[in-house]
Amino acid sequence: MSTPIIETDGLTREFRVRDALRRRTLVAVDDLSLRVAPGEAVGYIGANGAGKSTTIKMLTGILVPTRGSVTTCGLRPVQDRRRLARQVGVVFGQRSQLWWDLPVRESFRILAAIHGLSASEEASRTEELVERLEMAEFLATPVRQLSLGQRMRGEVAAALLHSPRLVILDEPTIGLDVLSKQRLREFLVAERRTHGTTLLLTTHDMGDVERLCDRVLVIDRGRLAYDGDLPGLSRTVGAERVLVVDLAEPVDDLTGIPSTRHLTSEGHGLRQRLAFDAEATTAARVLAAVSERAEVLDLTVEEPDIEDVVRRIYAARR
Ligand SMILES: Nc1ncnc2c1ncn2[C@@H]1O[C@H](COP(=O)(O)OP(=O)(O)OP(=O)(O)O)[C@@H](O)[C@H]1O
Repeated sequence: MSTPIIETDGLTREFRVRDALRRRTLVAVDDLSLRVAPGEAVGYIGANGAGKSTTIKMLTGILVPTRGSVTTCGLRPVQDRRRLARQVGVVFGQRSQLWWDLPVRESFRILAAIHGLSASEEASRTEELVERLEMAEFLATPVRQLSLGQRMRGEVAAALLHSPRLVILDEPTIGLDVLSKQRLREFLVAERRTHGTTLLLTTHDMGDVERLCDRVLVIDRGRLAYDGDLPGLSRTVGAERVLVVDLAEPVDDLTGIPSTRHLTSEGHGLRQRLAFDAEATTAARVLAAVSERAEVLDLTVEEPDIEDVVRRIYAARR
């Protein structure tokens, strides 16, 4: 792997909390060791309270680790926070970095000045972002009057104005409608393609992970529970894919096909669903076996529900 853009070793953060009458130590991030290479797009997922935000805060120098080490863009986040800010863009879905009473365009000007962009850099980057995020129609609108979808586009543009190498997004699509989500995802894909930007995002929306990430980290009670790609995540819990076939004539339940499990039949067997283990067979083989018993008019393959997969990973660790 080339020099990592994020590298943690035994990274740990504890909090002293008070429960009823007792004080105790809560380990929010527990001995986290990971590396992210430049250009990767990583989904960081886990239940509420699993430790995602705490990790991000340590990566960006907002929180001091209790133990372990962290380097982001080759820098020590706490000590080098200012230098790091030039290379990282952070989007917290719930918090704004835009100036509430100013038009969006003014926020961009101020941020460009803070980052020391030249006039031409500012102009070309703003133009690129305004076009790609379709912000022209609300550039002159004060931030407080924007819709959530518009504001999120503004937030993302603000965080990316200085062309950071690493973009960290905390729940970037939370609360957005389907179209706004899609636009934002398309933008992030394009940004990564054109500028080689590294993405790290926390999300509860598996659509974000499916469309944006080539690697998934699952965190459970502060510990890394999975590190790999999305299909691999499904395989770890033996998640099955499902072949749905529409048949020309009603037939009996298609049982007994190797490595499959008959799930449902509708319309007297005109539509049947068969779960199959993707490790043991392929959709094509299952289809061939079905075709020997009935004429297939149409088919679809249902992928495993990722949220269900994550729940099963959690359950297996309890
Ligand atoms: N400042 C703090 N003081 C005490 N406990 C904290 C503090 N910040 C976080 N925690 C606790 O640390 C744990 C991890 O919290 P964190 O915010 O990192 O989770 P998360 O995965 O980001 O959750 P969510 O998906 O809800 O944002 C939780 O139990 C939380 O209550």
